[in-house]
Amino acid sequence: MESALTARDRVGVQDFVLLENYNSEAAFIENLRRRFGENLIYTYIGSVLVSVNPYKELEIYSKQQMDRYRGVSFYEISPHIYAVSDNTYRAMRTERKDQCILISGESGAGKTEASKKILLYYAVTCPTNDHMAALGDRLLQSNPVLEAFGNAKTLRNDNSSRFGKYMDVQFDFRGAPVGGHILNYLLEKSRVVHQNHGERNFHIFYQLLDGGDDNLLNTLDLERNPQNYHYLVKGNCPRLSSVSDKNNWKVVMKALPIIGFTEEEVPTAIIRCSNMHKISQKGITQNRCVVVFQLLGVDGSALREALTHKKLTAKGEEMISPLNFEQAVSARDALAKAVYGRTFTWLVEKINQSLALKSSKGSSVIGLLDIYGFEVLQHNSFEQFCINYCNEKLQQLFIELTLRSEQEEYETEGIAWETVQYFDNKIICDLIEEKHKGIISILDEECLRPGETCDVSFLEKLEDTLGGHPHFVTHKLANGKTRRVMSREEFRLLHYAGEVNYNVNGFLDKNNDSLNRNLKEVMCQSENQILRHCFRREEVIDQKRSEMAATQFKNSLMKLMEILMSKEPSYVRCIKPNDAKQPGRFDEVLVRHQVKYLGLMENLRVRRAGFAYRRRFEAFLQRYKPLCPETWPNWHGRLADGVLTLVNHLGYKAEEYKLGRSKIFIRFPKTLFTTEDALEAKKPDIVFFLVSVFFFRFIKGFIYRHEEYCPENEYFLDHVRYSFLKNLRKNLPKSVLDKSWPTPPPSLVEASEHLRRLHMRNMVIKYCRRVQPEWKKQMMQKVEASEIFKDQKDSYPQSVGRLFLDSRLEREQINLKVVQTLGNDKVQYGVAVIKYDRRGFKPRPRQLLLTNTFAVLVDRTKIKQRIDYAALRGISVSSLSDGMFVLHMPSEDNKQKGDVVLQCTHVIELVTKLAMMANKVNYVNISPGSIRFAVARGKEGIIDFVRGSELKVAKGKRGHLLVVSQRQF
Ligand SMILES: Nc1ncnc2c1ncn2[C@@H]1O[C@H](COP(=O)(O)OP(=O)(O)OP(=O)(O)O)[C@@H](O)[C@H]1O
Repeated sequence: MESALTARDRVGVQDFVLLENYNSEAAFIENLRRRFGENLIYTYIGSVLVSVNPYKELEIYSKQQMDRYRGVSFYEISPHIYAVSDNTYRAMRTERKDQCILISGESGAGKTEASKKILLYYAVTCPTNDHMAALGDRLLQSNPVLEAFGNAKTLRNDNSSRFGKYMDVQFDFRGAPVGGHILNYLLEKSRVVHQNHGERNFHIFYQLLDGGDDNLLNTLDLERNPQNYHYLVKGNCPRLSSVSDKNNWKVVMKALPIIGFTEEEVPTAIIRCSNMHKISQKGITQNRCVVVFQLLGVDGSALREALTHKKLTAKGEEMISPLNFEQAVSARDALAKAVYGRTFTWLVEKINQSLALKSSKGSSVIGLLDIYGFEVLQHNSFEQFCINYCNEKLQQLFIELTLRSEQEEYETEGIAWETVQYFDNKIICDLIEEKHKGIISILDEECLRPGETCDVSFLEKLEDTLGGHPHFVTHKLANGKTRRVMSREEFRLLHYAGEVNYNVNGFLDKNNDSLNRNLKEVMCQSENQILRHCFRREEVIDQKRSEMAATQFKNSLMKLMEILMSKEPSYVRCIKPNDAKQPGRFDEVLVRHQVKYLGLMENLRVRRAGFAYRRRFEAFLQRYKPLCPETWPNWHGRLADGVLTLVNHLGYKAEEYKLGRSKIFIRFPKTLFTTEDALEAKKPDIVFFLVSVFFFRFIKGFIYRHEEYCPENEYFLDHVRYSFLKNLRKNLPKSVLDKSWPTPPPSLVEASEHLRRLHMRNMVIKYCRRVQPEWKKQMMQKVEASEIFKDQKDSYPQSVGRLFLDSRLEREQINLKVVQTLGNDKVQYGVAVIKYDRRGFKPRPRQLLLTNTFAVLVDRTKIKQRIDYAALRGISVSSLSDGMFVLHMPSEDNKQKGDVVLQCTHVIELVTKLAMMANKVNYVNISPGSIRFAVARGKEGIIDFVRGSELKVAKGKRGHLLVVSQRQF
């Protein structure tokens, strides 16, 4: 950040705390505008990140950018969403404390994009292994699925999230993401049956019609044209130029299996959507409703009955009364909303199962809250009331936590706390949520009260109970001026962020959010598993009324506040620069609105209540030491003394700063800017000084380069070391077989060798971890083969590159029939047994059967000889390239027919395996000229080995067996 202090006139300040006039909204907006004009969309208020939607792709999210922000202190580099991501991650790792990032802003301000960027940052930069890579994939893939089912085109945003989302990402002790969990809030279900002009239903409906293939649509009895389904065209806007439903359908279909949906669930999920079309199609009396019944898995006549009749219980007796047309339509809509809403919750549960962490031992968490910002529309209803209540709660949390962290910092630094004046919005939260007296309680009461109730009676109740509250006004209670701008059906709340009028029309219905009991009964008998999961029997049996929508929301917010309070928060405040979704346009009126509703001026005031700027002593001294002869070029005393000397020299007045235990606190930005300007003016001198010092020291160091490390060469050697390490970092070998290594300078030979070994060991460890058991066995055998045969037997080099595989033996053995695997470790090898008798030597096809503890020679299914490994005296082979080998049998055993002489094409492989099984690796004898072996009954035979042009086994001189071995090149 310091580097940009100098460019502040052009690009504004990177941190609003450095605004001289921090109470001025105009100065605040001018700073945002100036930065936006330079494509600098991020600015801090202390540790809060303010982000302005650029509505165009900026080149600031690449992998290189991620690397720039990794491990770098928050203030050293320009503000960025990656800086917040990284800072949060490092705080979680070093302080071992759970973190959360709260992203807020109005619709279209860029909250979802910001949360995606944070997730991507973690997926790319955190350590992973294969399992974790899969998890990272699932975290990212859950997005398009949730967006398809939970997002829609609105007037303000073509891809607007119509639900609030809190996502926990869990990390293991190494800092790798290992699990996730999503909580969803207040899905805008009413969109399923109604959309305002220019808006659409949830994306998934259009994606299905546009992207689903003909077969699928036929099976679901759907037509491709959305115009045929009146739920989809209420907003008169089924197609979007900015969005390809077809492509997005493909993306969703690809993502569903990744996040753990089985083949059967995918179509079922789709069917859920088509229900809506079907129910909507041409009312509820058509024959084609049969399809709906099939899709819902319910009995057709029961559903028809439930959609057109109402079941009432009066004085313990059940009565059925028919519904009129409007009531039936409203029952149909309620069913559509309930099916969609509950299936959405099921979908989130399903995603959670796929992201679930197997064991939470040692895990830390970063939570991401992507939730609707303060909403003020032309007509504000129940939804805006809930959303704005949520923002009041978040503001309360923000003030509490920001003040707490400020106070903690002052305490740690030993600086007296100065009381901060701020607006405490508890009074508004109480107005909404207080038991019995709050708006939500009154609304619930009005919904449950016997007798005639309606939205207007609710408004009257509010007036009776809350009249006179400083933050509550209605038409009746207002003074003349306010009365003129309020309708009789509205109440006004004076929120922390401004005034909002809410129209009470629909409040009771929306809070009731009820489905006729007989519809619930039909649904919980559905044959469809997912719907049975969504509509529980207990709901019908249990006479107790479930909580009303606003109370449910209030309770879920309470839980959310608890979750957030237990974590260390960071904030991202998103701003929308214009309503036309256009790049480069900065509409000041619109931005001012949001600055107000986001409470940014209040943020700034709290942050600036004490000191505008604080820095650790070493950072401050390092930057400004050239400005004081006593601290330049180096200060050798205590850091605090150095800073004091420096600020005294600069003439800071006592009220301008305070020294804490490790930081200097500067009260006014002006003080800092004057210091910064002085540094700027001094730069030419500093550069000249540094260049001459550098040059002098470099030359001197070069002359002394062969000496021990000493003051004369320390700079030069450090430079050489740094250059070598930098070069090494770029050229490190990437695989265990890569033996390259940059040549070190003479002073680093030893260190370089240590590093090389360490690096190799690391690569080997990683390599070994990845090795599959089969491959490991293979390598162990190869290592043994090398121990026994390397430089001892001519044919060894040829065997090195060949795998020791039974199947290969089978294929390549020419004159011998092989191989039958008899279980895990029993293998038959075909061998030629060289029989020694009076008429000479004759090869005969036999088989050698290896088991765990013994080998047997089998000749035409008869066991000819059993060779116990324990008793085996040793194995002999020649040093040439023939395939002959001798198994030496115990001499004292009279039953034995002498040693066994065998020949095999793959002698190295066979002898290695045999020696390993028999645990006789050290008993393999390699003879250069001849091998003696015992023949039955005390006689001895000799095999002579010679090199020749053709492989031959023949009778030699003096009754010896002569083996002519081919030369190997
Ligand atoms: N950092 C960014 N870079 C480029 N474009 C962006 C960025 N942030 C947002 N946008 C654009 O703005 C659009 C709206 O952003 P986004 O969907 O994140 O808003 P939101 O605040 O989540 O809105 P809602 O509350 O309606 O869901 C995006 O679809 C994208 O086109």
